Amino acid sequence: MDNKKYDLICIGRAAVDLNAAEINRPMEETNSFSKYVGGSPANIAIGSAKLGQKVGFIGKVSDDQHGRYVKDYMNHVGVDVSNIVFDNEGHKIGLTFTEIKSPTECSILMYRDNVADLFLRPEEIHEEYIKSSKMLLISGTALSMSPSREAVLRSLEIAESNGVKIAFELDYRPYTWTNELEASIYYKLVAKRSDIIIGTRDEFNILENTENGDDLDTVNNLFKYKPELIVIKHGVKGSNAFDKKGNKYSANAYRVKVLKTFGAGDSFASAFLYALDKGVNEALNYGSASAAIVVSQHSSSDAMPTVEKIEELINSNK
Ligand SMILES: Nc1ncnc2c1ncn2[C@@H]1O[C@H](COP(=O)(O)OP(=O)(O)OP(=O)(O)O)[C@@H](O)[C@H]1O
Ligand SMILES: O=C(O)C[C@@H](O)[C@H](O)C(=O)CO
Repeated sequence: MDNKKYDLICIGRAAVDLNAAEINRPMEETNSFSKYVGGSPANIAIGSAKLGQKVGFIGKVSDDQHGRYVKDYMNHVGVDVSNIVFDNEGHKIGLTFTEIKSPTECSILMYRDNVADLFLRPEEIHEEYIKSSKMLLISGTALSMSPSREAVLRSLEIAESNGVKIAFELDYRPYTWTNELEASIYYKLVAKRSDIIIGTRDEFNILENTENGDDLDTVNNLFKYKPELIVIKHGVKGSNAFDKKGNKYSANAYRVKVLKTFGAGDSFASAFLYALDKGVNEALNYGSASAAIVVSQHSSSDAMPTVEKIEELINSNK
């Protein structure tokens, strides 16, 4: 296990974020936007690379200036991009415009019709690549449409049969799904076969196809299957983790000067997975600190912190 080439390989979308450069203003009145790499699993891969993890990415980007920008940036920060393929059918990369109306009122506006990432094909998944990682991180959005759905299911099967741990980041983006029931069906299918599941309370409600789920009921249902560890995030209220042995772990969010609210979940996931070797409490704490750093900055990817920055925040709050 220890001599694997990669600590983590993420599969799903790599896209472009256009974050309002004029903050505290509605998008209707915003004229300038700053470009960053985006897409939840790409952000997680970038965050992991910044933490010194050996990380790779499987995905499909447009064969144009945006696709090359994304691949070059990820390569530059140390993500292995050998399994990022260019779309040869003319599909464009996803764009996410973000609105920063106030530190508490932020929203995202996605342009994701026929996006390249959802055209990743099963035959573009390579067994040798997945085998070379300790863990595969699956983004839920990649299950929303075929052929990406089948590509992810194939990667799941390869990971399972080669003893690669599976982390499932629910990453629910309503825009990409036909309806909530369909999302629930595929979420359950992958969740039952994953080792670790990470999501917000709302995302677990989608998985369970319910409006008002309860954390304990959720984890007890899922622990009947493969999962060993489940993280349920509650925004500024903090996060809870549950293990199969019946332990519950909790962490509060760090108080920081918030610039915007998005990007928290992706930075949380990178740092949580990075610190898991130190124990679940430490992992929640690293995740929370990393998220706090990212919400205090402008981007979701470029703002991913180093281990030193995370530990500085943790130590200054002791
Ligand atoms: N405003 C905030 N200030 C400090 N920490 C925060 C804030 N919002 C979220 N966090 C931290 O980030 C973690 C994950 O946040 P959240 O539950 O909002 O995830 P998410 O919805 O996946 O994030 P995103 O908005 O990126 O999609 C929280 O458990 C918390 O520790
Ligand atoms: O996940 C996306 O596709 C958009 C993100 O890159 C964006 O920065 C965000 O919403 C992060 O939570």
